[in-house]
Order: sequence, then structure tokens, then C-alpha cells
Amino acid sequence: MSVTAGERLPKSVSVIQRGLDVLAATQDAEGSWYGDYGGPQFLIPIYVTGLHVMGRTPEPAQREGLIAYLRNHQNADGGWGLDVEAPSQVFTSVLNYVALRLLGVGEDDAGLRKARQWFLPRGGPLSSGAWGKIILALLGLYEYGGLQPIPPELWLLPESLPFHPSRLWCHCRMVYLPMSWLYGRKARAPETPLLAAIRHEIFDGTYAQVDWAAARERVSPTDVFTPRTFWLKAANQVMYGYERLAGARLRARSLDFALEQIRAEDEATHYICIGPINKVLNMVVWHFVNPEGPEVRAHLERLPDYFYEGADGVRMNGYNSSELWDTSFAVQAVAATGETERHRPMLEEAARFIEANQVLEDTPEPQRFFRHPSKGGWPFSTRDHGWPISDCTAEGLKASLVLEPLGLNRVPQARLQDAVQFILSMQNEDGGWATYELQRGPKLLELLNPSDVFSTIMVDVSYVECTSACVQALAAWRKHHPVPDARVDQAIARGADFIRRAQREDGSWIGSWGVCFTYGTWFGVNGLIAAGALPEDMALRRATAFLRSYQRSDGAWSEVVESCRQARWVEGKQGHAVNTSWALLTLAAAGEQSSDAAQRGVRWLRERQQADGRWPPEPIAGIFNRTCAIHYDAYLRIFPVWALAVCDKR
Ligand SMILES: CC(C)=CCC[C@@H](C)[C@H]1CC[C@@]2(C)[C@@H]3CC[C@H]4C(C)(C)[C@@H](O)CC[C@@]45C[C@@]35CC[C@]12C
Repeated sequence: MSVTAGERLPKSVSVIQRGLDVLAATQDAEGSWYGDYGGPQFLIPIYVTGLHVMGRTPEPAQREGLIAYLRNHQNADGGWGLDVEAPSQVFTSVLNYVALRLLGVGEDDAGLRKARQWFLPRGGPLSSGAWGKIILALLGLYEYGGLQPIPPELWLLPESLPFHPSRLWCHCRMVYLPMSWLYGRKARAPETPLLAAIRHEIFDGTYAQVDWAAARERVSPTDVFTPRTFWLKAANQVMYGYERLAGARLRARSLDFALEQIRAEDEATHYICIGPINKVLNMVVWHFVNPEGPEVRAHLERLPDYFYEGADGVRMNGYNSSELWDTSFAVQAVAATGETERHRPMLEEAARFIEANQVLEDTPEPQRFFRHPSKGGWPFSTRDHGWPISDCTAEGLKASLVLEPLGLNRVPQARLQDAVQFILSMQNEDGGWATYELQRGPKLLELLNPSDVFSTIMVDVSYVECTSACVQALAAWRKHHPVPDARVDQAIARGADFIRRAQREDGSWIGSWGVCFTYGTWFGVNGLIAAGALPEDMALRRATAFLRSYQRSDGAWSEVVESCRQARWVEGKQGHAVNTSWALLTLAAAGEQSSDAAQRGVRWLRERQQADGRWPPEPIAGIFNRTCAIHYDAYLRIFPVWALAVCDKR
């Protein structure tokens, strides 16, 4: 049945109610939506390596689950990709091979034989992306002389230098911090017959003949997303030279400095750490410092925070959860349906979670440990994690303000004000907002990105998503708290300018943390509208025209991770409910909810719902650093309900 422009479809009541029932049924006891946050395929090997270096193995049940997971996600060609949907790379293939061997799978296992057949002809460890070599060096399966140098002395350089480590994006900084300590110590697991056997297997018996200096430069084309620049190669040359001369006293001082920073990170995050990589690496550092010490024990206790049991085995997640983020969106989605009385208990619980997870104080000595003040911010996951993010704070604030008129907000006014201050303190000079901190270094630092497989990891820069969320939150705050505040007004105006400048020629915005143009454009449009853009604004009209031009004949929208990698729209095989929801939310925000395009999308979304109230699984909708997909478990439960609610309002 075709729908003519302006014709209204019957209200999606039962579809929305079934969707809401699913949301209610899957809410956690703490009021959040806890779920899988997996996808990257380099986390389990880093974990297994860490344990092995420490002379430990996972508990038997976890061991079985990890093996199952790795087997389930081996590609048909024998390798493993950067994430579960990606084509094979040497980095993840060698590491997952080693992980399976350390977990007890035999060298003659058919899957492992196939893996060797995939990575050996491609150069094996010698042509792995950079992080693979570092992890192998820890196991003594690669020589430190074959790595790009990571001297801890970099930390002792004047902080005013544009490339001082404190200027790096905090994720990059926090991963390279323990790496620099381990590199500075040339830390290495004790040799065992198993490691000797694995070394023989992954080098096909050629380890003794390797030219390690040449190996530093080698990377398989499969692992290159960000080619090494002239500047990186030059910096590496300087650092190789330094490494040969490095004096013991300066090395010791820099190792102490790095260790102090590691301790600060551990304590500020209750040993969860900013992410799973530095979590494991920091733990390994402490193992080398004091294997029986309290730090190692504290780390071991918080390891479970990163694991999730799925039908495909035990997954290691990319964060300690996405709870605050998902809960904030869920609240806004439920509120949009208007079903707030029926779902009051669900909202009450969510409000409790949001209140309980705001960060209430700064970390100790923030300047000494290069931390932006945290008070008032919300993190992506939980308060214990301790790293607030601009847009998570914005969504936490928006959700609180949505709960307020329902009498359900539990965050006191003074703390809402703190959140506003936190957001204001995070605005960059270009008017936009980055993720965790102000932009600290020049964008040109990206020319020194040594990771091979990731892009945009060096500097925290302004993103349309973060900027839009902050503008929306400040605008919502201004409505809620109509006391004139020039700082808020200016911040909104500057944010809107940034969003306008970030719009692409074709009317879209590219997403950096979601796939891809539907995500970015949802943020771009909502940011402008929150800042006061009128329906006839050309930026909005161009954005909706862009979306309409990519609508499928069945009414849906569909994008895949390749969209982010290639920075151009790449269509999926079929419609995706999450992309369709973002597109519909955008059209509705721009006043086009009754359009033919929107109503065809609504129809597709409604028909796609299963009898159990869920939408069927679909490809991953999350992304980071342009290359790695990451799964947002709750998106399929939140966004379709939200989109149907706003597109079917009378
Ligand atoms: C250091 C590298 C290259 C890899 C480790 C992985 C992490 C960088 C990323 C894993 C989770 C991310 C994506 C995290 C998740 C939430 C987003 C967001 C949705 C809040 C977004 O709007 C702002 C950026 C995010 C914080 C993220 C940054 C990158 C990760 C930590």
C-alpha cells in the first residue's frame, strides 16, 4: 500500500507498547539497561596475554567460554578481523591464534591450522599492526628491538611541547602510558615450553633469522588504515637513536613518573580504568612491580566488569558497560511515547540510576595527573569508572530534565547546575565539544599516529555528536532554568556555528561514534534545532533532502560500518531498524514527520517488529576511531520505540 504525503497511518500504539514492555522487561535491578558492549577482536588476546604474563589462567568456565567465542568469530578464511564483522587482519589473527594456544587449544587444531595458513603467507607477526607486536613482545614472542619505540622519557619532556603525552586523547594516552612503562622495562613473560612452541609456529621456525630493525617498518596492507607518515618515521628514527643511548637514571625516573600516573588512573577509576586495554596493561605493570601486591589484587577484583556471557561465548567488552548512555536515551524514548504513567516504575528506576551515577567530585590533584575537572559530569557507564564525557553528561542532564516535569528527577538542582558547569568547561575554542577533555594538542598530531589500524586517536577534537548533545542539553537547561546566563547563550550559539561548519556539501554530517551518516545527521539536525534553527533553515532542508535521497524503496534506511571507514554512504544488504530510527527522528525533528518519506519509514519499522516486541538483530551500529565496530545492545530496543513515538504524534 502506498502512502501519499500528509496521509496519517494508524497510530503505532501496540507496536510502541510492545516495545516499551520489552524495555521494561530488560531493565536491570539497578535501573539501567546492562548489555553486551563487544565487537572488537583484540581485547580477549590482550586479556589472556596479561593473565599469562602473570602466571595465571582464566577459570575453567571462562576459559571454555573464551575459546567458544574466538572459534565462533573466526572468519571463513581462517583469520580474525579487527571486529566481529571485519575482514581478517594480521594483527588480530596472530593475537587470537596465540590466545587460543595459551587457552590450551592444540597446535594441530583444524581452526588453528587454518589461521596459520592465513597469516603466515602474509608475514605473520612481522607484518602485524603495531599493537599486535607490542603484545607479542610482552610474551617474548617478538623482540622489543622490532617495535616502534615508546620511551617513557617522553613523559618528562616539557609539558608546553605540542606533542607532550599529556596532550594526547585520553584513550590513546592511557593505553600508551603502561605500554611505555613495559617498553622502558622491556618487560617479558618468563620463557616456557608453550611459548617456545608458539614462537616456532607463528614464525614458521624462522625466529632466529629475523631482521628486527627491518621488522619495525613492516605492516601488512590488511592492517593499514592509517599509513605511517614521513613525520612518524622521522620521529621513530630519533627515538631509535635515543633508545640506544638511554641512560639508566633517566629511564628509572621516567618509569617512576609513569608508574605514578598509572596509580592515579587506577585509583581514580576504582581499578576499572578508562578501558579494557589499559586495565589489563596497568595490571601487568603492577605484576612486574609487585606480583603479590595490593594493586594486582585490586585489579583482579575488577576484571569481571569487562566480561559478558553471550550465546556465542564469553565476550570481553570495550568498556565496563554503556549503562548511563543507554539509560539516558531510554528515558527520553519512554517520555516521547507519552506512556509515562503506565511505565512510571521503569522511569523511577532509571531516574535512580542516573542520580546514583553522576560524578560528584574531581579526581585528586587533577593537574598533576592531567585530568580535566570531573565534578558534575556523567560517565558513559558508571560512576565508579570515573571518567565523565561531554555528551554523556549532556544526555544525563537531558534525561534528568525530561524526568523533572514528571516529578521523577532525583538529581538536585545544584547538581544539575554542576553538570551545566562541566559542559561549559568542556567547550573548545572552535565552539565544538570533544569527548572527555578540551582539545589539548594540534590536529596535526594525528600525523604521528603509530597504530596502523585506527584513525583519529591522537587528539580529542570536536565532534558533531558531542557538540549537538551539549547544545541540546544547554538549551533544555535554559528552558528549565530561565535565569538569563550569557555564558549558556554564547555556548549554544558557538556550538551551533560549529555544527553548521561541520555540515558536508551533501547536507549530511558524518558520525564518528555511530554508523554513520544517519547517526551524524540525527545529531547535526537536533543540535541546530535546539539552538533555534527554524524549519525553513537551509541547513535543515539540505539535511532532510540528503536522508530522503538514501531512503530505500521499502521505506527503510541502511548503512554499514564501511560508511565510516570510507567516509561515504555504504548501503547494507537490507533495511536497518536503528538507521531507520535515526533517520526518522531527524525528519521528525525537522518537522517532516508527516511526510511520505517519514510515514513509509514508520510503516517499515512497524512491520519489522517481531511478535515478541523486539526488532530482529542487525549489523553493528557503533564505531570508534573510524575502523572498529562496537555493539550497542540496547539501541534496537530504544531507538525504534522513540522514532515511532515522535513520528506518530497527534
Ligand atoms: C585507544 C583505542 C584506539 C581503542 C580503545 C577503544 C576505545 C577508544 C573506544 C571504546 C568505547 C568508546 C567508543 C567510547 C564509547 C562511547 C562513546 C560515545 C558514544 C559517548 C561518544 O559519543 C563519545 C566517545 C565515546 C566515549 C567513547 C570513546 C572511544 C571508546 C572508549
